[in-house]
Amino acid sequence: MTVQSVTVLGAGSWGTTFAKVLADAGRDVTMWARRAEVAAEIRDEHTNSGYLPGVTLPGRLTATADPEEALSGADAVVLAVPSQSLRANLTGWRGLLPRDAILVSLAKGVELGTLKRMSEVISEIAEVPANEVVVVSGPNLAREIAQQQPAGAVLACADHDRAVAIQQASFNGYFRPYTNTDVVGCELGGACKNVIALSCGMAAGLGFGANTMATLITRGLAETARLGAKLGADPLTFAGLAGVGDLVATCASPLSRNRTFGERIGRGETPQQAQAAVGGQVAEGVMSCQSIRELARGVGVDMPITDAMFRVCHEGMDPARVGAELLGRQQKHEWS
Ligand SMILES: NC(=O)C1=CN([C@@H]2O[C@H](COP(=O)(O)OP(=O)(O)OC[C@H]3O[C@@H](n4cnc5c(N)ncnc54)[C@H](O)[C@@H]3O)[C@@H](O)[C@H]2O)C=CC1
Ligand SMILES: O=C(CO)COP(=O)(O)O
Repeated sequence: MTVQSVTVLGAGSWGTTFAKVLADAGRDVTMWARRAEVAAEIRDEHTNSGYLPGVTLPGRLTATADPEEALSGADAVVLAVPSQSLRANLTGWRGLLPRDAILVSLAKGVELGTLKRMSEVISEIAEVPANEVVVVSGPNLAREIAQQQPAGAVLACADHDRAVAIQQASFNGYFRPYTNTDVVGCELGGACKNVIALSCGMAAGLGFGANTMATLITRGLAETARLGAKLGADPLTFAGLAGVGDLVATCASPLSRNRTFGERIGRGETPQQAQAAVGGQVAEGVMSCQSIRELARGVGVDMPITDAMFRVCHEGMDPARVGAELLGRQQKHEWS
C-alpha cells in the first residue's frame, strides 16, 4: 500500500499544517478550502495567513475550492474539518471519494446526538469498514508543527497496514508518527483532552497555579481512562502520546484554542468573547463536553470535570462555583 497523492479536505490550522507535513515528507498534496480566496492564497502565495500567519508552505502543495478536482486520483483522503460538521461535509463529498483511497481523520471530538466517534461517522457516511479508517492523534499543536518543531503523533487503525502506509507518507525530519491499533482509546484521548484543557484554562483564568493544573490533568486523565476502559480501549493508550501526551500539551499551552477559551471564561468573559479570542477557530471541547457527558452517562461512568465543563459552557454556571463543587465532592480513594 503506497501513498503518493494525498488530498486534505479542510484548510484550517491543522489541515494546512498536516498538508505541509505530508508535502515535506515527499507526497503530492492537494488541499480543498471552503473559501476560494484561501485556496488561491495557498496555491499562488504558498501561505494561509488567516490560520498560520508567517508560515511558508511547500511549493509542491496546491489547493482548490472544487472538491471534485481536489479528490481526483487521491491515494489517501485526510478529513480536516471540525467534528460537528464532519457528517455534513462528508455527505457532500461521498460520491467523489476515490475507490480504495485510505480515509484519515484529524478531528478530535464526539458527535452531538449520535455520540459517535469520528471514525464511526466516517465509516457510516463513506460506507467503509470502521477498521479501515486511520485516526491521527497526539500532542500536535498546529502552529508548533508548522514551524517544524519536533513532535510525535499516533496513527491509529485496526488495519495495521493502513496505519503503516500513512506513517510512511507523513514521517519527516520533524514529525514522528507511531502506529497503534487502539482506535477507541486514541479517539477518546483526543476528544476528552479538549474538555480537560477548558478546565485548565478556567483554572488559569481564576488565577490558580501549577498544583491546580496538575490535579486537573491527572484527574482528567483518570476520568478519560475510566470512560475508555468501559468502551473497550486499551488502558495503555492513555499513558501514550494520544493520552497523557496530548493532554499535557493542550492543557499547558497558550496556543491551545480550548485552553484559551477556558481561560477567557475563567476571567469572566462571555462565551462569545471567548470564541472571538480563538479567532473563529474551533474549540472542540465546548461541544464535546456535552456529547462526552452523555456518552459517559449512557454507560454509567462518572466524569466530574467533564460534567463541570458542561455546566459552565451550556448552563452558564460560574466557573469558581463549579470548581468549589468539584473540590467538595464526597471523599474517595484515588482509584475508585
Ligand atoms: N489546530 C490544531 O492544533 C489541531 C487540531 N486538531 C483537530 O483537527 C480538527 C480541525 O481543526 P483545525 O484545522 O484546527 O480547525 P480550524 O477551525 O482551524 O479550521 C476548520 C476548517 O474546516 C473548514 N470547515 C468546513 N466546514 C466547516 C463548518 N461547517 N464549520 C466550520 N468549519 C468548517 C473551515 O473552513 C476551516 O478550513 C478539529 O477536530 C481539531 O480538534 C487536531 C490536532 C491539532
Ligand atoms: O489537538 C490539539 C493539540 O494536539 C489542538 O488543541 P486545540 O484545539 O485546543 O488548539
